[in-house]
Amino acid sequence: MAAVVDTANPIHVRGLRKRYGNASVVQDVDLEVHPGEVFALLGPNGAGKTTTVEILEGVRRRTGGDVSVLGRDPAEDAPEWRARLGIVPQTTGAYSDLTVREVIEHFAAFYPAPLPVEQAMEMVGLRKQERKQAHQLSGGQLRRLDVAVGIVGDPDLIFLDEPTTGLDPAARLEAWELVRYFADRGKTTLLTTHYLDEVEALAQRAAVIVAGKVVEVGTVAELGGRRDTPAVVSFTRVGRMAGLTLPLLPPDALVDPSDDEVVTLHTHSPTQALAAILPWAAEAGVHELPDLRVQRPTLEDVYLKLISENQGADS
Ligand SMILES: Nc1ncnc2c1ncn2[C@@H]1O[C@H](COP(=O)(O)OP(=O)(O)OP(=O)(O)O)[C@@H](O)[C@H]1O
Repeated sequence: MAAVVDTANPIHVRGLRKRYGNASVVQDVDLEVHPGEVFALLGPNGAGKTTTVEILEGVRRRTGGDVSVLGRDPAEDAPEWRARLGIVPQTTGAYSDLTVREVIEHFAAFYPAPLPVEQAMEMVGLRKQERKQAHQLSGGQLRRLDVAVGIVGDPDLIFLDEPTTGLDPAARLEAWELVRYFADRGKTTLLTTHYLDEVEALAQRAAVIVAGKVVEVGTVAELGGRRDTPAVVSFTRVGRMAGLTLPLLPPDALVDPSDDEVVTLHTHSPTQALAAILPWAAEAGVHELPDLRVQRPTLEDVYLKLISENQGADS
């Protein structure tokens, strides 16, 4: 396999393949992660996300394809290259009897220019627990310690594999702040997660992997044709609206004919549609449209659609 050096992008992957015995778990994956972006890797359990991430981190060997991470082939595993990576793996570390402070100090010593230990503890919200031994921490606190260990080297590229699993809602928000802290300082993050709100809040672009293949890649706002999907406007007809023909609607509006009581229409111009409907309803004496909703497809909607369309596509 030829090494490809892509100095423009921190992560550059072409035709990545990984087999375990007869099973192809990563098949011809191409990925491009741009400098300074938070890039999310999405996909169902067993899709091949962790395998891909571990190949990029240099902890797992690939079967084929070209990979460049911070301008190096991860398979070379050069120490100065590794020192620029921050890794928060999916499984929580085993830190024996060391205290929180000692664990972080221990890992900080591996890096040429680590963050101050106090800052790392502060960033993950473990300042109060600094004298506690790792085995005395709760599951969520242990996860925060993993994150501290991952970022204490002040990395240029951060791999976060399901970093907020097991965290309470407040701790999740703190973890998001930490991702933003590094993003604001021009660092690049590859985030693997099953939480789509996390993707929406943090990532600029995302790739969806199903059965070892990338089935979609794009900006979070446009993923799965999200931006091109019409909005759905719906409300309940009451009073004198019941017998009236609907007003003139935007030309692309499609009205669902199956329900007389609830009006449902699909359009790219929901504001224009409402601008026509509101005076029409007012004329019928209705000044507040009952059950009015304007819905656009959520990231979860398009994600689930992509998964169901592509499941079983691993021929
Ligand atoms: N060491 C291994 N030997 C054999 N098969 C493996 C090994 N590691 C992973 N696999 C298989 O490779 C496939 C991809 O696993 P991987 O952990 O990369 O998926 P994932 O997308 O990260 O899933 P999850 O969301 O559950 O973490 C799975 O079918 C898994 O069982």
